[in-house]
Amino acid sequence: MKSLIEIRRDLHRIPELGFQEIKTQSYLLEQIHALSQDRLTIIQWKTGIVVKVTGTEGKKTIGWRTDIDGLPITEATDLPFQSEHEEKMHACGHDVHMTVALGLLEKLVHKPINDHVVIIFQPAEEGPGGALPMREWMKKEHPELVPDQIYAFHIAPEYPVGTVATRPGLLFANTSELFIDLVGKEGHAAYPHQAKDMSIAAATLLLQLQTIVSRSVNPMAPAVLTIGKMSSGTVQNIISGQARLEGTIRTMDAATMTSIKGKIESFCRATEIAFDCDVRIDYGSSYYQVKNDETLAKEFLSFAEQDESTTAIACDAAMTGEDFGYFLQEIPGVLFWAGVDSSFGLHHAKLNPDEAVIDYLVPFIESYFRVLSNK
Ligand SMILES: CC(=O)N[C@@H](CCC[C@H](N)C(=O)O)C(=O)O
Repeated sequence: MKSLIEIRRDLHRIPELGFQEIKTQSYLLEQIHALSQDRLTIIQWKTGIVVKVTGTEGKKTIGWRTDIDGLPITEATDLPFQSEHEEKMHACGHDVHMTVALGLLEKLVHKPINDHVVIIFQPAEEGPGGALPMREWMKKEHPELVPDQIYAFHIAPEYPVGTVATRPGLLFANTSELFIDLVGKEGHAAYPHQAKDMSIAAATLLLQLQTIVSRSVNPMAPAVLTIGKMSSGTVQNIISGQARLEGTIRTMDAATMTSIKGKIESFCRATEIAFDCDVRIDYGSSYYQVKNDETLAKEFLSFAEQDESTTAIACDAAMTGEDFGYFLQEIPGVLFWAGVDSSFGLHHAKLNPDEAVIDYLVPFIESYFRVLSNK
């Protein structure tokens, strides 16, 4: 296998969107096949991979999951190993996540632990969501691969390398994507009365949507409604006949999500009446909340507190989404943040995680897995 830094940079060059991770999958397989195969079982699922390392005793199976997809962002880091794929970037750290998973695998192949370990390379975390179908496939086709406990990490730009942060219970939000298409009637810019202007309808609807969290949701129930993209029209002197709003809804409980969706639907119906147009809503994919197992998260934090090279933080929950929540829905486990000290945040075109996190985290997780497998 190549060095972990080389691997991270190679992966960084080839970001691919959800369920299109063809090059990523073959690169990962190449690295996995370069290791001694004695204890390995390797199974592919769509663009993902599951690798089992047979333990020396195998009383239980511990899972480690990494996501493998990139985002539709044009990279602006100017790094020598910048993305070679136009309008695609590993801007959420999945290149680092995959490298840490390979590093852990390498360690376990060299020196297996008592328990079996299953490493899951999961596609499509950013959308449309690979965790739920992958979990269901494992249950149906390979129940022997379903772990008894499962762990994963996410890079955290705001913390220095050597910091891990998590909390028992709810860590990340329930999410739902939101796509709204408005269809009116295109027309000449000089004849507004003969057209149905969807730029004005979409702009009005956008502002109305922004009142939902502030005016309709109980202030004690955290919620976010973000419209990240708005598009409309063709040229400056044609009235737009079509517009589209694209966004995401985040809540800490399912009831608030349902009530926000109800309010969005009311505003869309009102837009149809007011602007004499059709408004279609598509909720895209939705992710179940990330809820850490109370006991395992406390044990993880207490291990981290005792580790000399680690600063452990019991952090607050965040409005981030993660389809790892679907694994945690059925398998007890923990998702934690690991600091990468970047002045640019997740999903930013200049995100530049400190690669030192790789050499810190691989032995940290390896020692934690050794502790878990001695229990
Ligand atoms: C860790 C992270 O940034 N996750 C993404 C998950 C995307 C969920 C889905 N595509 C949506 O936008 O609702 C996030 O944006 O939190």
